[in-house]
Amino acid sequence: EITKEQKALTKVIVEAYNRHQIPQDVAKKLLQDQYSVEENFLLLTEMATSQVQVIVEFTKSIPGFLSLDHEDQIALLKGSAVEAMFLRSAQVFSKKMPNGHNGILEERIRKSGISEEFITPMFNFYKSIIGLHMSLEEQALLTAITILTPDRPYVKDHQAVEKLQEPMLDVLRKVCVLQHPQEPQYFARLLGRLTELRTLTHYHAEMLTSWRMNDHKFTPLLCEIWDVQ
Ligand SMILES: CC(C)c1onc(-c2c(Cl)cccc2Cl)c1COc1ccc(-c2ccc3c(C(=O)O)c[nH]c3c2)cc1
Repeated sequence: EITKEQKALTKVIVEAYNRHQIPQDVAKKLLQDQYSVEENFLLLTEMATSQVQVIVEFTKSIPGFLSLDHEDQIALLKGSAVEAMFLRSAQVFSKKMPNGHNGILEERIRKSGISEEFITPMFNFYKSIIGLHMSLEEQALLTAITILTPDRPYVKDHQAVEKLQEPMLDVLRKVCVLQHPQEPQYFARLLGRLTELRTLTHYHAEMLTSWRMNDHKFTPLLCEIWDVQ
């Protein structure tokens, strides 16, 4: 049974998840009609930069996050940004893009200078996430849980992060039982996606290296969060 506190926590997380979105004028840029590799890379860089800002604002709304050690706050954001962006961009694939422009984001990602060896696992992940048909509560809670992962590199006070992550895991488990009563393993499957996300973070580091080898430039915010340049 979901307690009053757990209902309140879910409400705070879902409202923060809904409030912080990529501005429509940035998202609409996906629809413009240049499709060169260069153009796609620039567009995706702009989307990622905007998405990082959204993730930072969402994270600051997670109850207790701002009371963590400041260096740990940075370590959590740096360690989880790519995973949070995979989760968020996956939702874009699952919902219809405006005026039937489906698959635009996919097309630009496939043609942005990412080698096939990374494209395959990336889109396998997207397919597996879309296939879960996650509710908004599950998406928001799973994103918060990913950000509050205690064993990110350079996190000093693991316990303080665990204390924030555990209540999220408890309420996510109950939400999954309520919203997918016919799938008792649904919660376990969601957590399994977090394991797959870890491998994508590893691939992503190699994607960054290969982009840099071809002299691709990132924005200052991305350089800071991904320790490049
Ligand atoms: C620096 C660039 C080239 C990069 O490096 N790695 C990745 C990258 C890739 Cl290629 C895949 C996964 C994760 C990352 Cl970081 C990227 C591009 O990252 C993103 C991040 C996020 C969106 C994204 C989010 C939301 C929405 C949205 C809505 O909410 O309505 C509407 N349009 C959206 C677009 C797109 C691209």
